[in-house]
Amino acid sequence: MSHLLKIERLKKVVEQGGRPYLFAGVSSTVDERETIALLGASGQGKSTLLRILALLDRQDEGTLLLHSKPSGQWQPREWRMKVCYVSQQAVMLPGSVEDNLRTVSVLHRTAFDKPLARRLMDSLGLAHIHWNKSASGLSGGEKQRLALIRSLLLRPELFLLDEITASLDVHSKHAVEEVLSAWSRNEGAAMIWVTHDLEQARNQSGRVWFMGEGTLLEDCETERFFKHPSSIEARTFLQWSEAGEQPV
Ligand SMILES: Nc1ncnc2c1ncn2[C@@H]1O[C@H](COP(=O)(O)OP(=O)(O)OP(=O)(O)O)[C@@H](O)[C@H]1O
Repeated sequence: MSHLLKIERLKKVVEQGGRPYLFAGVSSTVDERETIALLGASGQGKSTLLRILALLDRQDEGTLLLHSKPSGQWQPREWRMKVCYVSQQAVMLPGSVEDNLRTVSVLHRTAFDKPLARRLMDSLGLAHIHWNKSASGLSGGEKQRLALIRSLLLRPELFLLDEITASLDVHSKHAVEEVLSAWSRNEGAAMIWVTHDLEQARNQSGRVWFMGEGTLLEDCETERFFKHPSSIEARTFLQWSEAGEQPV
């Protein structure tokens, strides 16, 4: 079977904790509709890996294949229409809320799906916001949710979600989780969640990628990871995280 995304022996060279590289030998696959939680202690390179998958950063070794076609044979713009990186720091484009919502259709010359935009604004608790309001005047949490809606309107096949709920209140966080779960079920989109929220990882993913010791140490079903992590590093990570601390 051909995978949505195939990752082969990725290496990123950044000196880290006495190692001459940030990570190496990272290989895996992502299939349609798969939900993956990318976990690991701070500084293991989770965000860097996501950015490489979005072609926003470059690996030093290894290959990426989207629908069996190597990344070098894709126009980066076409790739990013299918593989969309959503960062914790939402960036608003100049103009109004509506200008931001319409960005995707303007860029890709597609019809603006206004009913869907309205539904998503509603589901994510933004129904009260006037569309002619300047986007720069929104609160941080509102910008975060608006940026997510912009990405959803693009209808990518794979979402790379980089701690997207870290700065949201509990209510908004749950709204985001519900919208994304439904989206994955209904649209078949795959998602990779980088999160330090283990409850979120457990609820949102079917599979865990655990990064430690400069590589992908574990790649297994979510329940198995939480019940029977196979590496000492993952066991330590879970113990520290349950105690509310971050292993370094
Ligand atoms: N292109 C680069 N040049 C220099 N340093 C880099 C580069 N890419 C990543 N790093 C460094 O690699 C380290 C890992 O960063 P990254 O943000 O990917 O880790 P992370 O696992 O996502 O951490 P956190 O959980 O704290 O967000 C950081 O120290 C970062 O500064």
